[in-house]
Amino acid sequence: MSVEKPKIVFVLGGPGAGKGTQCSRIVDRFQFTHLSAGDLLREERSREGSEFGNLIEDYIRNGKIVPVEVTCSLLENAMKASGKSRFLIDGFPRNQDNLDGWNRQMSEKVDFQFVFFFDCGEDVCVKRCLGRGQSGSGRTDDNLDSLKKRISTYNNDSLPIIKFFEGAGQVKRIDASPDAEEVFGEVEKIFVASGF
Ligand SMILES: Nc1ncnc2c1ncn2[C@@H]1O[C@H](COP(=O)(O)OP(=O)(O)OP(=O)(O)O)[C@@H](O)[C@H]1O
Ligand SMILES: Nc1ccn([C@@H]2O[C@H](COP(=O)(O)O)[C@@H](O)[C@H]2O)c(=O)n1
Repeated sequence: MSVEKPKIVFVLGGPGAGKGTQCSRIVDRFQFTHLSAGDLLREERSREGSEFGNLIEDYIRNGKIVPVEVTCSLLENAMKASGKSRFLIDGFPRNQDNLDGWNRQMSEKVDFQFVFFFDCGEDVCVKRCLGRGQSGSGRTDDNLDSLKKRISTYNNDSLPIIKFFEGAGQVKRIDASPDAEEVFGEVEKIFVASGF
Protein backbone atom coordinates (compact mmCIF):
# COMPACT_ATOMS: atom_id res chain seq x y z
CA MET A 1 0.00 0.00 0.00
CA SER A 2 1.47 3.39 -0.93
CA VAL A 3 0.91 6.25 1.50
CA GLU A 4 0.80 9.72 -0.04
CA LYS A 5 3.57 12.03 1.10
CA PRO A 6 2.57 15.39 2.59
CA LYS A 7 2.51 18.27 0.11
CA ILE A 8 4.79 21.17 1.01
CA VAL A 9 4.82 24.79 -0.12
CA PHE A 10 7.67 26.96 1.18
CA VAL A 11 6.69 30.58 1.87
CA LEU A 12 9.57 33.04 1.69
CA GLY A 13 10.08 36.81 1.58
CA GLY A 14 11.56 39.62 3.65
CA PRO A 15 10.68 40.34 7.27
CA GLY A 16 7.20 41.86 7.33
CA ALA A 17 6.48 41.11 3.66
CA GLY A 18 3.13 39.67 4.76
CA LYS A 19 3.86 35.94 4.71
CA GLY A 20 1.94 35.16 7.90
CA THR A 21 -0.99 37.36 6.86
CA GLN A 22 -1.34 35.62 3.51
CA CYS A 23 -0.81 32.15 5.01
CA SER A 24 -3.78 32.58 7.33
CA ARG A 25 -5.92 33.55 4.32
CA ILE A 26 -4.68 30.52 2.36
CA VAL A 27 -5.55 28.27 5.31
CA ASP A 28 -9.11 29.69 5.33
CA ARG A 29 -9.60 29.20 1.58
CA PHE A 30 -7.59 26.06 0.78
CA GLN A 31 -6.95 22.97 2.89
CA PHE A 32 -3.48 23.85 4.12
CA THR A 33 -1.90 23.84 7.56
CA HIS A 34 0.33 26.83 8.32
CA LEU A 35 3.63 26.14 10.07
CA SER A 36 5.74 29.22 10.72
CA ALA A 37 9.36 28.39 11.56
CA GLY A 38 9.60 31.68 13.49
CA ASP A 39 6.46 30.88 15.54
CA LEU A 40 7.77 27.39 16.33
CA LEU A 41 11.11 28.84 17.44
CA ARG A 42 9.38 31.46 19.63
CA GLU A 43 7.26 28.70 21.21
CA GLU A 44 10.34 26.57 21.85
CA ARG A 45 12.12 29.61 23.35
CA SER A 46 9.26 30.01 25.83
CA ARG A 47 8.83 26.32 26.64
CA GLU A 48 9.78 25.59 30.21
CA GLY A 49 12.88 23.43 30.38
CA SER A 50 13.88 23.99 26.76
CA GLU A 51 17.61 23.52 26.33
CA PHE A 52 17.52 25.94 23.39
CA GLY A 53 15.63 28.88 24.96
CA ASN A 54 18.59 31.23 25.45
CA LEU A 55 20.21 30.32 22.16
CA ILE A 56 16.97 30.97 20.23
CA GLU A 57 16.41 34.34 21.92
CA ASP A 58 19.94 35.44 21.06
CA TYR A 59 19.52 34.40 17.41
CA ILE A 60 16.10 36.06 17.09
CA ARG A 61 17.15 39.36 18.65
CA ASN A 62 20.16 39.50 16.34
CA GLY A 63 18.30 38.40 13.22
CA LYS A 64 20.51 35.32 12.85
CA ILE A 65 19.33 31.95 11.59
CA VAL A 66 19.10 29.22 14.23
CA PRO A 67 20.97 25.98 13.37
CA VAL A 68 18.79 23.75 11.23
CA GLU A 69 18.93 20.76 13.59
CA VAL A 70 16.70 22.73 15.98
CA THR A 71 14.33 24.22 13.39
CA CYS A 72 13.89 21.17 11.20
CA SER A 73 13.04 18.95 14.16
CA LEU A 74 10.44 21.48 15.33
CA LEU A 75 8.93 21.47 11.83
CA GLU A 76 8.93 17.68 11.53
CA ASN A 77 7.35 17.26 14.98
CA ALA A 78 4.67 19.84 14.18
CA MET A 79 3.88 18.14 10.87
CA LYS A 80 3.52 14.77 12.56
CA ALA A 81 1.48 16.15 15.47
CA SER A 82 -0.97 17.85 13.09
CA GLY A 83 -1.89 14.64 11.28
CA LYS A 84 -2.48 16.82 8.19
CA SER A 85 -1.17 16.40 4.66
CA ARG A 86 -0.76 19.89 3.11
CA PHE A 87 1.62 22.37 4.67
CA LEU A 88 2.63 25.97 4.15
CA ILE A 89 6.10 26.16 5.65
CA ASP A 90 6.58 29.84 6.36
CA GLY A 91 10.05 31.36 6.81
CA PHE A 92 12.02 28.26 5.90
CA PRO A 93 14.51 27.44 4.34
CA ARG A 94 16.18 30.74 5.21
CA ASN A 95 19.83 29.95 4.44
CA GLN A 96 22.06 27.21 3.01
CA ASP A 97 22.25 25.43 6.39
CA ASN A 98 18.40 25.30 6.50
CA LEU A 99 18.25 23.94 2.96
CA ASP A 100 20.97 21.33 3.50
CA GLY A 101 19.39 20.17 6.76
CA TRP A 102 15.96 19.91 5.15
CA ASN A 103 17.41 17.90 2.27
CA ARG A 104 19.10 15.52 4.74
CA GLN A 105 16.15 15.08 7.09
CA MET A 106 12.94 15.75 5.16
CA SER A 107 13.07 16.00 1.40
CA GLU A 108 12.54 12.26 0.82
CA LYS A 109 9.54 12.23 3.15
CA VAL A 110 7.56 15.02 1.45
CA ASP A 111 6.13 16.04 -1.89
CA PHE A 112 7.59 19.52 -2.48
CA GLN A 113 5.33 21.73 -4.65
CA PHE A 114 6.86 25.19 -5.06
CA VAL A 115 8.18 28.28 -3.28
CA PHE A 116 5.85 31.21 -2.76
CA PHE A 117 8.01 34.34 -2.83
CA PHE A 118 6.43 37.47 -1.35
CA ASP A 119 8.56 40.17 -2.91
CA CYS A 120 8.49 43.47 -1.07
CA GLY A 121 10.81 46.51 -0.87
CA GLU A 122 12.96 47.02 2.21
CA ASP A 123 11.29 50.29 3.28
CA VAL A 124 7.81 48.75 3.18
CA CYS A 125 9.03 45.69 5.13
CA VAL A 126 10.60 47.82 7.85
CA LYS A 127 7.52 50.03 8.11
CA ARG A 128 5.23 47.00 8.47
CA CYS A 129 7.41 45.38 11.17
CA LEU A 130 7.67 48.62 13.14
CA GLY A 131 3.90 49.05 12.84
CA ARG A 132 3.41 45.49 14.09
CA GLY A 133 5.70 46.25 17.05
CA GLN A 134 3.77 49.42 17.86
CA SER A 135 0.51 47.46 17.74
CA GLY A 136 1.82 45.22 20.52
CA SER A 137 3.26 42.17 18.72
CA GLY A 138 5.45 41.60 21.78
CA ARG A 139 8.21 40.44 19.45
CA THR A 140 11.73 41.21 20.65
CA ASP A 141 12.84 41.78 17.03
CA ASP A 142 10.24 44.32 15.81
CA ASN A 143 12.63 47.22 16.51
CA LEU A 144 14.99 49.14 14.26
CA ASP A 145 18.18 47.62 15.65
CA SER A 146 17.02 44.00 15.11
CA LEU A 147 15.41 44.89 11.79
CA LYS A 148 18.69 46.14 10.31
CA LYS A 149 20.22 42.76 11.16
CA ARG A 150 17.20 40.80 9.87
CA ILE A 151 17.27 42.66 6.56
CA SER A 152 20.98 42.05 6.21
CA THR A 153 20.50 38.31 6.90
CA TYR A 154 17.67 38.26 4.37
CA ASN A 155 19.79 39.91 1.66
CA ASN A 156 22.94 37.88 2.32
CA ASP A 157 21.55 34.45 3.25
CA SER A 158 17.89 34.10 2.25
CA LEU A 159 17.79 35.74 -1.19
CA PRO A 160 20.42 33.30 -2.56
CA ILE A 161 18.15 30.41 -1.54
CA ILE A 162 15.20 31.99 -3.36
CA LYS A 163 17.45 32.49 -6.39
CA PHE A 164 18.47 28.83 -6.22
CA PHE A 165 14.82 27.72 -6.36
CA GLU A 166 14.18 30.28 -9.10
CA GLY A 167 16.95 28.73 -11.17
CA ALA A 168 15.15 25.40 -10.82
CA GLY A 169 11.87 26.98 -12.04
CA GLN A 170 10.22 26.36 -8.67
CA VAL A 171 9.34 29.92 -7.56
CA LYS A 172 5.98 31.66 -7.79
CA ARG A 173 6.67 35.33 -7.20
CA ILE A 174 4.08 37.74 -5.89
CA ASP A 175 4.35 41.51 -5.53
CA ALA A 176 3.63 41.84 -1.80
CA SER A 177 3.55 45.63 -1.65
CA PRO A 178 -0.17 46.26 -2.39
CA ASP A 179 -2.77 45.89 0.35
CA ALA A 180 -3.43 42.42 1.77
CA GLU A 181 -6.69 41.97 -0.16
CA GLU A 182 -5.06 42.67 -3.51
CA VAL A 183 -2.08 40.42 -2.71
CA PHE A 184 -4.44 37.60 -1.80
CA GLY A 185 -6.20 37.96 -5.16
CA GLU A 186 -2.90 37.00 -6.83
CA VAL A 187 -2.20 34.26 -4.29
CA GLU A 188 -5.60 32.70 -4.97
CA LYS A 189 -5.01 32.63 -8.72
CA ILE A 190 -1.74 30.75 -8.22
CA PHE A 191 -3.26 28.18 -5.87
CA VAL A 192 -6.18 27.54 -8.19
CA ALA A 193 -3.89 27.28 -11.23
CA SER A 194 -1.76 24.80 -9.26
CA GLY A 195 -4.75 22.53 -8.75
CA PHE A 196 -5.52 23.29 -5.10
N1 LIG B 1 -0.30 43.71 2.18
C1 LIG B 1 -0.18 44.36 3.34
N2 LIG B 1 -0.35 45.70 3.39
C2 LIG B 1 -0.18 46.37 4.56
N3 LIG B 1 0.16 45.78 5.74
C3 LIG B 1 0.33 44.45 5.73
C4 LIG B 1 0.18 43.67 4.54
N4 LIG B 1 0.43 42.38 4.84
C5 LIG B 1 0.72 42.34 6.14
N5 LIG B 1 0.65 43.58 6.69
C6 LIG B 1 0.94 43.95 8.08
O1 LIG B 1 2.37 44.00 8.18
C7 LIG B 1 2.80 43.37 9.38
C8 LIG B 1 3.68 42.16 9.03
O2 LIG B 1 2.87 41.18 8.41
P1 LIG B 1 3.15 39.63 8.62
O3 LIG B 1 3.29 39.33 10.07
O4 LIG B 1 2.13 38.88 7.85
O5 LIG B 1 4.56 39.53 7.88
P2 LIG B 1 5.60 38.34 7.82
O6 LIG B 1 6.17 38.33 6.45
O7 LIG B 1 4.98 37.07 8.30
O8 LIG B 1 6.67 38.86 8.86
P3 LIG B 1 7.87 38.11 9.61
O9 LIG B 1 8.72 37.44 8.59
O10 LIG B 1 8.59 39.22 10.28
O11 LIG B 1 7.25 37.16 10.57
C9 LIG B 1 1.55 43.01 10.15
O12 LIG B 1 1.28 44.05 11.07
C10 LIG B 1 0.47 42.92 9.08
O13 LIG B 1 -0.81 43.24 9.57
N1 LIG C 1 14.04 29.25 9.45
C1 LIG C 1 14.11 30.19 10.43
C2 LIG C 1 13.07 31.08 10.66
C3 LIG C 1 13.20 32.02 11.65
N2 LIG C 1 14.32 32.07 12.40
C4 LIG C 1 14.51 33.07 13.47
O1 LIG C 1 13.29 33.63 13.89
C5 LIG C 1 13.27 35.02 13.58
C6 LIG C 1 11.89 35.47 13.27
O2 LIG C 1 11.40 34.77 12.12
P1 LIG C 1 10.04 35.24 11.42
O3 LIG C 1 9.90 34.37 10.21
O4 LIG C 1 8.95 35.04 12.41
O5 LIG C 1 10.24 36.68 11.07
C7 LIG C 1 14.29 35.19 12.46
O6 LIG C 1 14.80 36.51 12.34
C8 LIG C 1 15.37 34.22 12.94
O7 LIG C 1 16.12 34.75 14.00
C9 LIG C 1 15.33 31.16 12.16
O8 LIG C 1 16.38 31.19 12.84
N3 LIG C 1 15.21 30.23 11.19
